[in-house]
This record gives sequence, structure tokens and C-alpha cells, in this order.
Amino acid sequence: MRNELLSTAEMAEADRLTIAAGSLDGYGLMQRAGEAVAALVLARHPGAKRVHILCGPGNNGGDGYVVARLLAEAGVDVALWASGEPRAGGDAALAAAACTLERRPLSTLTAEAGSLVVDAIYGAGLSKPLTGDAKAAVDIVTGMNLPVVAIDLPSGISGDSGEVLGSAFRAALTVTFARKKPGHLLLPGRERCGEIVLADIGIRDEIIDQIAPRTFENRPGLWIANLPAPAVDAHKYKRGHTSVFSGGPSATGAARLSALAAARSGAGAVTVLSPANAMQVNAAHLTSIMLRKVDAIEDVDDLIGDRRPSTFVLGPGFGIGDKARDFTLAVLAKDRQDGGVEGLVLDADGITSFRNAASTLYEAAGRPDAPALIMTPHEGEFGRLFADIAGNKALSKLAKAREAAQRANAVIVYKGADSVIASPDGRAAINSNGAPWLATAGSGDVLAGIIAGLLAQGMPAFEATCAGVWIHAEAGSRFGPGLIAEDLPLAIVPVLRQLVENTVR
Ligand SMILES: NC(=O)C1=CN([C@@H]2O[C@H](COP(=O)(O)OP(=O)(O)OC[C@H]3O[C@@H](n4cnc5c(N)ncnc54)[C@H](OP(=O)(O)O)[C@@H]3O)[C@@H](O)[C@H]2O)[C@@H](O)CC1
Ligand SMILES: [K+]
Repeated sequence: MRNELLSTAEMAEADRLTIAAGSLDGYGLMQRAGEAVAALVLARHPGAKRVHILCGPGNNGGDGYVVARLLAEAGVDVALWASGEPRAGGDAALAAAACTLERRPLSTLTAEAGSLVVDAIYGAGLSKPLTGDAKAAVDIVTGMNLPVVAIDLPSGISGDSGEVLGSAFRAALTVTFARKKPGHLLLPGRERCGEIVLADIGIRDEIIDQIAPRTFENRPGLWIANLPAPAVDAHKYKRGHTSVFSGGPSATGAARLSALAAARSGAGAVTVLSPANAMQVNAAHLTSIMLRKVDAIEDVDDLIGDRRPSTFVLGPGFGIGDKARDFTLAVLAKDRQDGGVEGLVLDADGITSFRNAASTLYEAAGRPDAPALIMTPHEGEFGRLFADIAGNKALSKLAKAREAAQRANAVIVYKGADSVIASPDGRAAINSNGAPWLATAGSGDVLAGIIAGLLAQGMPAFEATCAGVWIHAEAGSRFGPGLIAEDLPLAIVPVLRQLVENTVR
């Protein structure tokens, strides 16, 4: 399956290019869209007593008129409700004219228990909050708890941001075309879509390639080709060396969790870098993972000279302040070339430490040949570093992550149930395999470790980050109730096995 996501503008462009290529005209695309929806309605709801089809004034409504005609031809009891009139001469007007069923105003909608609703009011063209007859229809259908099949998007959900504009249907099934849209994956859109089925309506892959979308669903296909597989002659340092900075004696657990996750993700060697006063407590809890005393910047330099760690994690349990800033900048001052430092994953306290010194961080990360910087803020941390972006109501979560990545010269994971991973080069991916079980203390420390471990094995920063987010979420979702962060490093093992064996997509 292809992983591109299309903005509503890119979808309109795909439509235009397909028509220009001459294989199908707009009405032909609409027929195919309607046929796909009608077939799914018949397959999924063979026993529906009555199907209410709600049609808006645009092409989404046009799809609805095609569905109405096809279902009526198949012998289904169809009731047709219209909001507004399709523009004369347009494809939707043609579809409406071809449908001879009686049309009643949507403002007079009534439905009966046991019936099914097909929502064709607004799709990609939603331009303002739902009001009037459309809003009233949402209230009636939601109040009666009727199952809804949404065409393209549940009306009221923005295809670009996933936001609810005014109010929106909650669909059991959403049928969309060619590729998913960001609004199908971003919250709250994702939970309003129900099951999402992608229908092929004749928009060819070459057309999508021509558009070259920069947004993706975060699935293995996006990065599996870059997933490290150890060579037969691998020795431990060839498989990458990750170092994790530990906090003081009463805050060491987070770094060890991160270190363990880096090791499980395949880094050949992992070292916990501990202040002198926490050496004993760290030593008491580490076996295969190495331990080294690091109190000052010079110790970091020595370590890089001696052991050549390729990646670092800084932040989990580390403490906020000068030391975090100094160590971060010392790592970013190293070169990447010739087996130098590949990257730094900055999380938690590491991020917060730069709240009043953000530009120093971004400049350090923007230096040519600087190690890759990866930051993994949750919403609160994101707001501390990027207050203006976070507060801009015109931006979706996707757009916010993208803007932050460009400003910070860093790969950003804007965490949440719909984590967005954005690269400074403009690419972005939306994660959709998370589960509520992952919202547990220490879960983020594990994520930072997985990303650093994959990066140490030579995966490029964006791909390593996307893979880390997906693997972490998959492990947590499969583990389910009762998950604590300590379970996660081991829970990623079966996920990795399936990825290596290529049995999960
Ligand atoms: N692209 C493709 O490849 C294919 C696309 N297809 C289908 O086309 C759909 C997109 O069609 P579309 O562009 O005509 O937009 P659509 O969602 O019907 O709405 C536009 C109309 O609604 C109006 N309107 C909007 N919001 C409103 C509100 N809150 N309250 C009141 N009015 C509101 C808006 O008014 P305006 O903004 O102009 O004032 C305009 O009149 C897409 O989702 C898919 O189903 C398929 O046929 C197959 C191929
Ligand atoms: K719709």
C-alpha cells in the first residue's frame, strides 16, 4: 500500500491531472466514486431497512446522487435529502439529473430506527463551520445513533487538519478516494471516520508521483528499506554505539529505560553516562549496558574520542538547566563526517532547558555537518519551545510540526495520540497505530532510546524517527492493558522480528 497523504488541494490537482490525461472526465471519476460507495454499503449493510442519502451542493453531493441511483437500482429503499442545488452544468448537476428519485429538503429530515445514513453533504470542499440544515442533520442522526457511511470525509471534518468545524458526523465507515487525507489521521478527525476504506477510482500512481506529496501515513513501507539488518561480519561497534546521559542519584531510571530501548532496537553497544554521584546506583542496575562517568564537558569530549558513540540521548531524568544546554551544544558541535557523531535525540528536560535559548540550539543544529538533531516534545514541551507556532489557531498539528522542524533545523516528533514527525526538508508523517496504553510514565524515554538506537545503526534521521515512533506504538498497542514503560523495550522485540522478516506492513 502506498503511504502518501494528499491535502485537499493536492487531491483536486490529482483530479485535474487525471482529467487532463484524458482517461476519465470529472463525471467519470464521480461515477467510480459512487460505485465504490454503493458496493460497500451493499456489502456491509445487506439488512439495512432503509438508506437515507444526504446530498450537499458540491461534488460530494454529486457522489451521493450516484450512490442513491445505484442503490435504488439494486432494490434498496432509498430516501434522498438535498441541501442546496448543484451548480448548473457541473458534474454534480449531471449526477442529480441522472437520479430520478424524489428529492426532499434536508431541513425536513426524518429517519427511523434501523436505517442507515450515507453522508454526502460536504467532503474536501468544506469551507466553513456547519450551520442550518447540515448541522440539524448531524444532531438528528447523532441523537438517533444511526450508523453513518461518510463519503470522502464525515461532513464537518476538515480534510487538511482533522478539526471539527462547528459539528460533524461520527461515521462507522468512511470511503475515501485515491489516497487518505491528513484529516483522516489527525485527531479528532480520525475518531470521527470509523473504519477508513480507500477506493480506487482510476487516479493512477503516476499522477500522484507527479504531485510528489510531502506528507505520509507513518507505516513500515515508508522506512522499511532503511531498517538496519546487521551484516554477517558485524561487530558491536559496527552496529552503532548509543550513549544516554543520566540524571543525578535520585533520577537515573529514565536514562536506563532509554538505554535499554536503544540496545533492544539493535544498537551494538550502549553506554549510560552518569554523574559521579550516581555511578553506584546506575552500576547496581546495569548488566549488558556499559557505564561511564561524565561530569563535565571535557568528559563528553574524551568519550567521543575514546569510544566514538554515534548517537546520544539527552533529557530523560536529566534535570533542567545550564548543564543540559552545555552538554547538548557540546554534542552538536561535533562533526558528522568520518564516523563522527550521527545524531542527538533531545527529549523532556533537554527540550525544556532551551525554552529561553532556543535560537542557540537551532543555530547549532543548522551548522553544516552538525549531528542530526531530533526532538520529541509532547504538547506542553512543544509550547515551551515554539510558543508562537503552538498558539497559531490557523495551523493544524501537521503544519505546526512542519514549521517547527524548519525553524529548529531538527526532526520533530510532535507527540500525542496522533504523533506527527516532521523533517526540516519538508517531509512529514502522521502516526496512526498508537494506543492509550502508551500514555504511561517513562514511555517517552523508551521512544527516545529506540530512535537513537536506530539512528546509531545508520538509518537516516527522518526514517529512524518514523520507524521509532511506529515500533514504539505498535509494541504498546499489542501489549495492551497493564503496560508500563519497563515492558516496552522487550515488547518491541516481536515487532522488530516481523519487520525484519517482512511479515508486517
Ligand atoms: N477531487 C477528486 O478527485 C474527486 C472528488 N470527488 C468528490 O468531490 C468532493 C469535493 O467536491 P467539492 O470540491 O465540490 O466540495 P464539497 O465538499 O462537495 O463542498 C463544496 C460545496 O459545499 C459548500 N460548502 C462547504 N462547506 C459549507 C458549509 N459549512 N456550509 C455551507 N456550504 C458549504 C461550498 O460552498 P462555498 O465554499 O463555495 O461557498 C460548495 O458549494 C470530494 O469530497 C469527493 O467526494 C469525487 O467525485 C471523485 C473525484
Ligand atoms: K461527506
